[in-house]
Amino acid sequence: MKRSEINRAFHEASDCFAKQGWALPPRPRWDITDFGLGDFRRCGLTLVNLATEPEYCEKLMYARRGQITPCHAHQKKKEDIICRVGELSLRLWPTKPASAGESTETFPVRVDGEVYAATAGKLLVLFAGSRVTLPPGLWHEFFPTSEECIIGEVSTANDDLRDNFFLDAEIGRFSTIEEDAPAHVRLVSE
Ligand SMILES: O=C(CO)[C@@H](O)[C@H](O)CO
Repeated sequence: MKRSEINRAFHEASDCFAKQGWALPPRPRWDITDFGLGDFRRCGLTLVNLATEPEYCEKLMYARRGQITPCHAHQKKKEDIICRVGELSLRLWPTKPASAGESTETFPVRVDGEVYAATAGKLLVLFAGSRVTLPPGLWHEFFPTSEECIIGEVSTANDDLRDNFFLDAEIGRFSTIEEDAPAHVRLVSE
């Protein structure tokens, strides 16, 4: 991923957080990734790690319309994905899907604490304030269906190096950075 693109993503997310009144802590821990696919607008995510404790983690994330966090699962982490601002769409699968498509299989999932029968691969839309609870092993992808979206994550321990399993074997969690401009921000991976 180009440094100039990381700079742009950092400014866009910062502007949106400021506009929406989401204050960041001093020295925010930024994590901006194109998942190694080189097409950040289509497949990418901007994250700030707010709390990274051995027992729990909290993140604030930002994405724009059309920008997907691709299908993946965690072996250890249980997480709530929360739509903070905008509209967030997710697709969920109870087991590793052959491809990220829809099927007729239904399975229970908790939305705002209530059990709901989700259909594998079918769009689940979260409006601002709502959350979905994803136990370990539940495959998921998500993307804004509003122009931009602020997304929260509250979870058990987070280990981005060892606990992200992507459906697409080409995907890497952290991007290699092409230095085409001076850095406006340093990332957790640097
Ligand atoms: O778990 C999530 C989203 O489900 C993020 O915290 C990861 O960093 C994405 O790889």
